[in-house]
Amino acid sequence: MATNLVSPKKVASITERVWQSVYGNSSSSSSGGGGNHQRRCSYESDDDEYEDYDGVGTVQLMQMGAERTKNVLILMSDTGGGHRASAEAIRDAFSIEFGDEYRIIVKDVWKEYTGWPLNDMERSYKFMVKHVQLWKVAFHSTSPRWIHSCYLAAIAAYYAKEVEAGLMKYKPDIIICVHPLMQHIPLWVLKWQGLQKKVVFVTIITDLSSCHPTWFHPGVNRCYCPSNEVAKRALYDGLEESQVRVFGLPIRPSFARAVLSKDDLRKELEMDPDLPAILLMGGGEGMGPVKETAKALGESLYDKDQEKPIGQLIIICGRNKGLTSTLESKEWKIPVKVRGFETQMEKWMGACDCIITKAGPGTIAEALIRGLPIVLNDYIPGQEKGNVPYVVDNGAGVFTLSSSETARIMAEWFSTKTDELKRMSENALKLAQPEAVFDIVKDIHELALQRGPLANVPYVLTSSFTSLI
Ligand SMILES: CCCCCCCC/C=C\CCCCCCCC(=O)OC[C@H](CO[C@@H]1O[C@H](CO)[C@H](O)[C@H](O)[C@H]1O)OC(=O)CCCCCCC/C=C\CCCCCCCC
Ligand SMILES: O=c1ccn([C@@H]2O[C@H](COP(=O)(O)OP(=O)(O)O)[C@@H](O)[C@H]2O)c(=O)[nH]1
Repeated sequence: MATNLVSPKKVASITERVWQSVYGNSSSSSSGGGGNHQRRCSYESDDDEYEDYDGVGTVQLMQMGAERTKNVLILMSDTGGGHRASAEAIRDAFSIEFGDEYRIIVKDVWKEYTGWPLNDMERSYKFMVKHVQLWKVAFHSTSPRWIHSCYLAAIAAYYAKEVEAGLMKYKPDIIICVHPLMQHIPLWVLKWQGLQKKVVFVTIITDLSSCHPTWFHPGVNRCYCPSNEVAKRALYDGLEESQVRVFGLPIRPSFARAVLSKDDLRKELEMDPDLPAILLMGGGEGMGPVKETAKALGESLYDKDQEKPIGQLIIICGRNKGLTSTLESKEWKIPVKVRGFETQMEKWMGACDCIITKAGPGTIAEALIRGLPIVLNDYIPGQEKGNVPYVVDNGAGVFTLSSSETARIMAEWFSTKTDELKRMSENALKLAQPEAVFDIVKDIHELALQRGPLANVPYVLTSSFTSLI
């Protein structure tokens, strides 16, 4: 008797298990829901409708051999505003370049699936950067690889199952990570699941210069660096040249493709059409000396002799509600607009003549695209420190921690030093990389095309491999 032949009964039982993992236990499971998934538009917001994800498995099985919509999971966290801005930039660029070929999901998987401290990083980060010495110690003391690896391994041991569930829910073909602490655990999960050959995993670094070493993970398929300096550090930290690409920081396509003129924007935003305009902000959280700087500008932009303003001020406070209400309640001698979190930053930047901001990489890269000379009035120690020389040494702006100095510079730029303003604007445009986001998504698309046959095997089968074999 041929004992090595698989009996029909056994074949039936494997088929049955695949069938069950596709359709669940109920034989009456319909594939209609899957059809809906297939027709659904290409990207989902954070509050998406992925609760019925088994439907995607159904679609995948039906689509074997045919081109199917690929799932792209972007991992981010709202620690600052820059990670979300980059995630949204990538999402929009995928949609512009590839339409419905990709279904994009932007998620903080930590927040949804894990517990403390991973699910509370936003608050912890906010607390630490408010007590800036604390952040400085945490940033630098966790820089050595052996230290952060120990921390992350301990956290992985605790939360790996939860992260695995979070990832598997979205059945990603591609995972894009725009946060330094969201690579290690997902990469371990992919390894355990034997999914490294199926899922493309890339990291997009959102810091322009002095970034934390946790960004450089040798297990990624690609590491997109925003500058040559970051690329050098990546190579030094053990990544291969074939893994590293330098295209620039991904900025929302609305910045690159903006068509409205300054005059039209000022009309739309109800600004003074003639007075030079300053945009004052402090990242997504409204951090830094925004209040002090606004007060100083309120004085320096008012010509006491002629009793009229020489400039106007737009203050964007982001999610800092306290700052918004304090500044709203103040009396101003010059035209001032105080705004909370704005979703159309490209318009406000397009309507202004220069910007005052802390050294956030997202804001800097956006301002460069709009050709705005930059006054940097603060930086977060560690990851933002290197952004200061990046701007100043390239002649796109100046740095000062003093609010009165900032106010003096502004008054000069609008009166005796207009040539300096113009020169800095030209330098800013030279440094800008508006096409970076498109270059990155095209490269990811190429990577996905290069994947072997396993990439086209439906998730329901690959993730069942371990239990089937
Ligand atoms: C032996 C000495 C031990 C000292 C005590 C250390 C305690 C560890 C506590 C905290 C960990 C600190 C982590 C530092 C890593 C930072 C990596 C990094 O740069 O992350 C950046 C983001 C913020 O994003 C930046 O925002 C900028 C603007 O605001 C800008 O946009 C820029 O582009 C962005 O990169 O930082 C974070 O997200 C840090 C979140 C920290 C939350 C801390 C939660 C509590 C602790 C543990 C959970 C996390 C895992 C610890 C892993 C430690 C390994 C580094
Ligand atoms: O009201 C606001 C304030 C900020 N931002 C965006 O938030 C990001 C801030 O990122 P950055 O890296 O400058 O600083 P962070 O907020 O991460 O500290 C930039 O893309 C801003 O355009 C925004 O969309 N609306």
